[in-house]
Amino acid sequence: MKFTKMQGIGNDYVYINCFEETVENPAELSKKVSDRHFGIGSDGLILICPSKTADCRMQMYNADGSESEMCGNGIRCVGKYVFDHKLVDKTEFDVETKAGIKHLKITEENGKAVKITVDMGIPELTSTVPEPIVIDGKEYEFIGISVGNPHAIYYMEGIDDLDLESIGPAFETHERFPERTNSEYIEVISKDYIRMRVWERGSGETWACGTGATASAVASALSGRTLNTVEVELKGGNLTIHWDRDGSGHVFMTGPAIEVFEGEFDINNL
Ligand SMILES: N[C@@H](CCC[C@H](N)C(=O)O)C(=O)O
Repeated sequence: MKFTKMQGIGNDYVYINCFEETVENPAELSKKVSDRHFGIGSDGLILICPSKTADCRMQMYNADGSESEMCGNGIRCVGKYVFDHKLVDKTEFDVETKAGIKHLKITEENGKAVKITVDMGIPELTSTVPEPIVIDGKEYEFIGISVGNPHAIYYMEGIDDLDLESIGPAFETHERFPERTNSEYIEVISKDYIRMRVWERGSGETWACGTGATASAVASALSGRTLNTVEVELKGGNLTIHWDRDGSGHVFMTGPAIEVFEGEFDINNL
């Protein structure tokens, strides 16, 4: 089976062009290709498929095989893939996801997409602002935001010192979140700049999370910590998030997408 490895600020996935390939069991395949020792190595698997209602459709699976509604870094890479590989012939188009249809705008250089802006839609507040929670016997406060997939945002100093491998699973699987959750740990630097680490549902710590950055920007503006446009610094790079709060209510995420390499694997040998 042919695949393409792509990354959006270090959040890396294996992409399969399902205009040409057929994947029988994507959940199982995601676990296999994601393995960084026995597979290709990635944070999960994304299928790029034909759509009846948009220009293409994406299906995204975490490294543990669970399916998510949306992936911010993934959808920018899907945008780059369909543009660069000429599956679309325009710089603005729609991608169908489990969280609805998202509109993408490509900034191109020499026929290749270098930057992509995604209309992430209208965010939904899923907690009080803030909501107290006790995790592993320690008191925290979070703001819950859904951008199609669930996020819990925590503000604190010293995010670089967090031992996410140890504490992340308890945040992800707390009974308050029956569907599990993605968790973002935020340091506010200024009114227009925040730093973030993320523990992703189904994949653990990743170098970046586009939906997480979007949800964190919304939570930060909502709680008066920042303005409606912020730069979010993640482990693998920066994203710009603009919330058109007083207009359409939609949030826009802008950032890069990179094709790393293409290859082929024998599905029976994974
Ligand atoms: N890395 C992604 C989010 C992937 C899905 C997430 N782990 C979930 O289960 O909701 C992003 O860039 O948004």
